[in-house]
Amino acid sequence: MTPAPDPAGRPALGLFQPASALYGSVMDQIRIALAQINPHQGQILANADRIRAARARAAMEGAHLLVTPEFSIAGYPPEDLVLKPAFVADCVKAIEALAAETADGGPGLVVGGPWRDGESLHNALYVLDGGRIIARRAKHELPNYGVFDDKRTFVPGPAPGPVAFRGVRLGLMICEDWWFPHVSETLAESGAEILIAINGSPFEVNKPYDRVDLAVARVVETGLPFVFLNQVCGQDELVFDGGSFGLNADRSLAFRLPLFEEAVATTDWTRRNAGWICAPSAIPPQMPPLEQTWRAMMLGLADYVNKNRFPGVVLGLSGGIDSAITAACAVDALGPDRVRAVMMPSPYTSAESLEDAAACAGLLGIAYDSIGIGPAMAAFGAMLAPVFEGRQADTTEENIQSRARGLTLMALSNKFGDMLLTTGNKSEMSVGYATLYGDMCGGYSVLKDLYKTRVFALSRWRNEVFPEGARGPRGPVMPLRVIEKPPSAELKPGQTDQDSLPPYDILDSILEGLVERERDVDGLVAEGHDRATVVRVWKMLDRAEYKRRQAPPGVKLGTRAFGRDRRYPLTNGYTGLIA
Ligand SMILES: Nc1ncnc2c1ncn2[C@@H]1O[C@H](COP(=O)(O)OP(=O)(O)OC[C@H]2O[C@@H]([n+]3cccc(C(=O)O)c3)[C@H](O)[C@@H]2O)[C@@H](O)[C@H]1O
Ligand SMILES: Nc1ncnc2c1ncn2[C@@H]1O[C@H](COP(=O)(O)OP(=O)(O)OP(=O)(O)O)[C@@H](O)[C@H]1O
Ligand SMILES: NC(=O)CC[C@H](N)C(=O)O
Repeated sequence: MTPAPDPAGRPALGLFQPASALYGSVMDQIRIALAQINPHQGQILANADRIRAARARAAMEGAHLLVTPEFSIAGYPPEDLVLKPAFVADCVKAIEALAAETADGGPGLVVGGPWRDGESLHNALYVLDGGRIIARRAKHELPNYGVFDDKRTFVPGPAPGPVAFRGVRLGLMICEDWWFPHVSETLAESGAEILIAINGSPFEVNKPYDRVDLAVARVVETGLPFVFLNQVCGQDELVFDGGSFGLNADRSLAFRLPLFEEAVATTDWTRRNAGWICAPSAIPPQMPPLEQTWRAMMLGLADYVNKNRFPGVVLGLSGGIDSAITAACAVDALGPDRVRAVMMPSPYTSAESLEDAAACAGLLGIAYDSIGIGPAMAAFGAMLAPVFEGRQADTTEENIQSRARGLTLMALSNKFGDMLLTTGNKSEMSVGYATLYGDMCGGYSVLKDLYKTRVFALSRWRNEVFPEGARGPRGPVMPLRVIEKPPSAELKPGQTDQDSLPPYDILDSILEGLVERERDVDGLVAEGHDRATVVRVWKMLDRAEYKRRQAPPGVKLGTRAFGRDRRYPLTNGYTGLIA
């Protein structure tokens, strides 16, 4: 069969011909396609179809091999799904079907999935070629920290040896395997010629570029070129950013795939005396941290809403910055037609808030309703008056306002099917500055891992920058006043956040020390913080664990997100004050 024309204008490398017919027993050129795809967790057949489509494209481009990410048949992390034998069997069946299809003489395949070997269940990769499974390799290093629980469900495999694929010895690894030197070194010592790591590596700000630095270390240690392939998707609280790349043995970056977008790319490799060299391609510029953050929030929300089949989202739009930036992110992720905002004024809502909320909705082009909560406040006041007789008004009455709003929004969600977005940011969720079953109502949060000082910075940024792939307005998304006015919950007259909390720059700096860096009181005092403020914030942080445990999931953006990343006891007597 004649090789298909190459859209990129490169010479055809002999599609559908056995490598030996072209190159004798050893190939001196190989075209490797990389599928940076978005699997849908658990949709095994649909994921197999995604892999099929990528392979068809790779075949068109004359590739010999198509590589797909870690656990690509199901999506990573599969969590306890793999404890169900039927799930494992279905994954293996789908991989066997893909293997049979490689009898067509087209590209071979590397697919990630489970492998039951006797009593042991592995997180594995399968190499498929010529109509069969030609090799399997089990993940050797199982991550068991932060958001990772691989050891809970998988058994580690032995350090892998290279796989001979059409005469090329590939050093195939699975994610955590390449984060330490020894697996790459073992592969190099046993004759691997190109290192290829398939990944489910979740996003943190700047991690796309930190990975390249780490990969350089593997290249220096082994003297081999290195390929990193990642999935690109939102999976509950995690976002996988893609950002696949290749390094030549001289440490130069040969190619880099886009961040936060699917891509199938072909890479051309030539064997020289000194080893394999990948033909370089144009490298996209580095994405600034605020844009990385925004794109991660967009992808996390879009995949959560779309994969869970919601028609759209609804949220309370107060005229404050948290709901404004949440609405803007939802519009960028889903488009204005799928976002619905509701202003729910009380007697304490200012004229500015009414104006600002309406202005935000106008800038974003979203449906906007106003539903006053005065009648609900009056009704609850009357209902509770007999039992509350003789008691002063306090946060109880404030929380009723918040809960009246939560109840109203949940009614809209129930009636129209849209998922409720909750708007709490990381500073508020750290110190419990939110109402259970009130403003904490909701199915998902885009600000959950974003400190308030970052909320301000991101809002200014989005007012000036139109991010790639956004479905929202090219211009500003909120009036400047929303960013500049003092934050207020408006649950009583004249209230501002700073009545109850330290200024946000101080609060965030202390929280960053306590949460992201696990510093203690003395450590933060040594860094220049006021002791009494640190102790107060520590207490608020500890006390609010029960609220966070009941909070909706949200996008992990930084090094230590509340949820599966940071797990503290609810019942906790440790105060950090033991001298
Ligand atoms: N350890 C524990 N384990 C399980 N549950 C625990 C608990 N400790 C208290 N609780 C429960 O939690 C209740 C207290 O929590 P909760 O009812 O939320 O009420 P609470 O935390 O007392 O008040 C809400 C706070 O959020 C602030 N805020 C800020 C910004 C916006 C909004 C808003 O709503 O829009 C609110 C508001 O100003 C107020 O300070 C207790 O009455 C008790 O039922
Ligand atoms: N008047 C209101 N109308 C609609 N929703 C409201 C109203 N007041 C509060 N909410 C909802 O409750 C959430 C919590 O209020 P909160 O005051 O913490 O946030 P914000 O008003 O968006 O921002 P800021 O913290 O800057 O005031 C809001 O984001 C919004 O979703
Ligand atoms: N899936 C994995 O093994 C991921 C672990 C790896 N250290 C990462 O964060 O990318």
